[in-house]
Amino acid sequence: MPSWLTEWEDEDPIEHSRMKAIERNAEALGVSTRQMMESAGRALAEEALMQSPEQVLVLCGRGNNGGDGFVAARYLARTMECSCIYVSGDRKGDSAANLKALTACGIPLHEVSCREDISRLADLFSSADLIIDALLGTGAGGNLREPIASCVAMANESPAYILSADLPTPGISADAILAFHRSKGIATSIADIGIPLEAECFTGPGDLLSIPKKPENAHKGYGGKVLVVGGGPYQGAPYLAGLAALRAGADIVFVASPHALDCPDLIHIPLPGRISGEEICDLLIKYAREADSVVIGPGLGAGSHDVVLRVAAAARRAVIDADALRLPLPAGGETIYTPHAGEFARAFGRDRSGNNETDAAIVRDACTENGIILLKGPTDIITDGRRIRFNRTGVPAMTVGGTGDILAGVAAALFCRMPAFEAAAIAAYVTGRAGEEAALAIGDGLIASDLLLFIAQILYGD
Ligand SMILES: NC(=O)C1=CN([C@@H]2O[C@H](COP(=O)(O)OP(=O)(O)OC[C@H]3O[C@@H](n4cnc5c(N)ncnc54)[C@H](O)[C@@H]3O)[C@@H](O)[C@H]2O)[C@@H](O)CC1
Ligand SMILES: [K+]
Repeated sequence: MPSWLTEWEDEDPIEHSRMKAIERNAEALGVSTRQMMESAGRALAEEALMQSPEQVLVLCGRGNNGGDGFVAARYLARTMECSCIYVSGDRKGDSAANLKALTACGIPLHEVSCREDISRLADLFSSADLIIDALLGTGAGGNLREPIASCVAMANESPAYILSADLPTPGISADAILAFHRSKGIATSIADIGIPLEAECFTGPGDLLSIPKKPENAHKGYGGKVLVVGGGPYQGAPYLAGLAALRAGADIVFVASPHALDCPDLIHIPLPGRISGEEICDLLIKYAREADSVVIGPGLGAGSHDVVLRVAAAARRAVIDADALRLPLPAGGETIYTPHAGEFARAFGRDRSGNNETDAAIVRDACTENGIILLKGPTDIITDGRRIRFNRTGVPAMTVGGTGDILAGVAAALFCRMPAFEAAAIAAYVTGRAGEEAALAIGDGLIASDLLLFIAQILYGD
């Protein structure tokens, strides 16, 4: 396996939400949940066999953790006395399929729906010498409901060795915990369930799962207020960034630019021909303080850097793009820098080598304390100085002018509601995917504004 993939893995233990994202990314790479479940269940059976049990009881919940338990029971039943207690109710496809497969294997299966059902099965708990806890995994939440609460109590009273699948069901006294893929906080061992490292090193559709959903009672402004400062030599650039921010979920977008373009969705703050001078600076600082995030740079041209520095410093969250990427490096409270190779060399004094492994180290080392770098290229590199994510979405047709402005706008909108690293990684993924979809629909003649509708669809279409 290439070293640049292993070196940049997230740290253990892994958050449950990140694990779900990785599983979704693995699915998109062609490794189905069914395959992962089979590997997890088999690993669980092998771990159980290491205790040389004679009588195994497998406890299965309604989620995928229960599915892992059904698979383990299928393997164990071949060589020993094995029974299974499972919580009644609807189950997802893969878990349901594994329950069906187990039914056909003819091992004793006990469906339970209440505390009394569990009490009637007390003998199974007292006679087992090994219990597999596949009741709840990463989907556990809130107080334990019946019959799971009674299952946990009975398991704890039993003399059996308790092996928990992935992580212990809350309240259970596990003797061993076999985590799948990565530790979820506590694990005595970890099983490889075939998730490719690419599922975590590269962005994927799973990364979108962490975007906060708009609540039913969302008030105006929930999506965030974005200020874009730019224009001048390239008049359309800040408007593309502004429209992209709206399509990516921002509620209100101001564009401070010398040129008024006909764009009814955006609020234009008129500026005189050059973005310089005390008065302009004071005006922009006032808007920057009120915004949830500020994009500075699209279409700006050189010669405004004194204003850029002061406006960025007034922003809680800043996205520094294009002509704002020069020394001294502007910084907001938190900052996302979005350079391409040339801008990266200008603003960070380092050249991109063209090799992902080397570049990852170069970009990571260039990170400032509160800064995220999103280095754009055939493979984008996103880093906070510790974590690294690669993005390989996108098509050659995206070399057309304006796609970088769109990326900056998407990042700014997500940044209103998400941490910088995640916002930058998702922005790179979504903009590339939008380019892929636009190229499918239009071909090589696509223009940057063609990406806008696809951005909304990819982010919020389902
Ligand atoms: N691609 C995947 O998603 C994979 C998941 N795997 C396994 O699936 C697990 C996650 O699966 P799920 O997301 O289905 O979640 P779980 O299997 O942890 O459980 C979710 C179910 O438990 C119920 N539940 C949650 N909290 C409860 C409580 N306090 N009292 C009673 N019932 C409660 C929910 O209503 C839901 O039906 C992982 O821990 C891992 O073991 C593995 O099979 C590998 C692949
Ligand atoms: K478990």
